[in-house]
Amino acid sequence: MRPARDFFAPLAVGAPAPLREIPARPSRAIHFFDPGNEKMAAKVPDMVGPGSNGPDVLLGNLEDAVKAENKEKSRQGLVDIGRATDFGPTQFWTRINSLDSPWVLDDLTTLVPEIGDKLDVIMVPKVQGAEDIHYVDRLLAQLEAKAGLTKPLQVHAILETARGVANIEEICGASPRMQGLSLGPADLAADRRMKTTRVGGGHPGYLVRQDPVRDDLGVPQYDAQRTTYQQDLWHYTIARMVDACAMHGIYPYYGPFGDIKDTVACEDQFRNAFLLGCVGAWSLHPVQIKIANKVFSPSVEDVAHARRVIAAMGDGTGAVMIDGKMEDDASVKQCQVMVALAEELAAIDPELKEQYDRIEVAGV
Ligand SMILES: CC(=O)SCCNC(=O)CCNC(=O)[C@H](O)C(C)(C)COP(=O)(O)OP(=O)(O)OC[C@H]1O[C@@H](n2cnc3c(N)ncnc32)[C@H](O)[C@@H]1OP(=O)(O)O
Ligand SMILES: CC(=O)C(=O)O
Ligand SMILES: [Mg+2]
Repeated sequence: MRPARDFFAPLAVGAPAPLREIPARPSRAIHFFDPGNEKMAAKVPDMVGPGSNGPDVLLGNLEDAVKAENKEKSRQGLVDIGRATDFGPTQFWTRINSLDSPWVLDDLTTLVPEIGDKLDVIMVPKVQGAEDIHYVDRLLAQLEAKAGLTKPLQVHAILETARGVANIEEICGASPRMQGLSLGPADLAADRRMKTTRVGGGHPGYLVRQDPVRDDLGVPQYDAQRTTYQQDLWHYTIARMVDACAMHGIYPYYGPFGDIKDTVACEDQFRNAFLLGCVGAWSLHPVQIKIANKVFSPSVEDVAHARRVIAAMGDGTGAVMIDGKMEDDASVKQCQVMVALAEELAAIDPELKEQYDRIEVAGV
């Protein structure tokens, strides 16, 4: 067992000191692209920079969705993009191949020396337990030391096996590099033997049905029309992710929503995740970037309300009535969460800043 005092010690001589706290950087959309796909790669330079049109995170994907015969091309494409691009405020992440694959070692031993100074976060798929994070942690430290990096790479785990879900707390606490978790609904569904073939999102068969109406004699009318309510297949897993991440000071994300054309349901699914505590979601196609940017930014109305409550609550203790509702020490903390996020986003998104600033001017 690693004693507490060693938790923040570098795992290789000359490796950068681990972060004491994971910075809260905006990451509403983690945009996936295949660096070996020329058409996608060509779009990357235009997606970089401040503003609400691009993603907060650009992620060069090397794992699933990249054909086996293209793994090396994609890895080299990522190196080329990393070297050639000034990412400004946009974060640059990669998803490496899974730890049981023949490609992952080359992924890490290539990427860290070549573009380790540009990468912010390494996403590790199919993480099963703390042992997977420990392996990556030590290897990264060795590679960082060898490459002379001064900033530690962060690690993000995808939750996509039943074992990973069962070990969620130990995964989050396995290393000071742990930045966050994403839901991996496709692999997780397969691993759990769930009977859905969708990549994320709801399912019309997963529902509850209104009780049958009864006739005058109290006999249930099973065949009469009854309303059904579709439920969220992923609620349990997302809720577990949010608690585990909050407990460890790291960040939970909704993963992919595979029905690219159904932008309405995508927005709903992302919003559920936002309301439950997630900070962002993946975008698989450019059309989903805008959805994530919208959903994971607090609304102007919510920010206006939160600022009013904070102003009315003074030192943050006691109880006040605002618009017929009770506000107190606890609700002011909810409002502080909202305002802190708005400020973080305003710092990198001029369009949002303008909208949030307008509230002050109007004195709302
Ligand atoms: C379960 C998981 O692991 S999810 C994560 C792994 N999956 C992925 O990363 C998938 C990433 N996305 C994709 O591969 C693609 O978006 C697909 C296959 C879903 C759809 O691609 P297409 O059929 O080309 O979509 P479409 O025709 O609408 O694309 C329009 C344009 O956007 C480009 N584009 C599509 N997706 C992306 C993307 N993720 N990033 C940048 N550009 C993209 C296309 O190349 C195309 O460019 P063009 O106008 O120059 O021809
Ligand atoms: C996100 C991912 O990798 C999955 O759903 O399997
Ligand atoms: Mg997967």
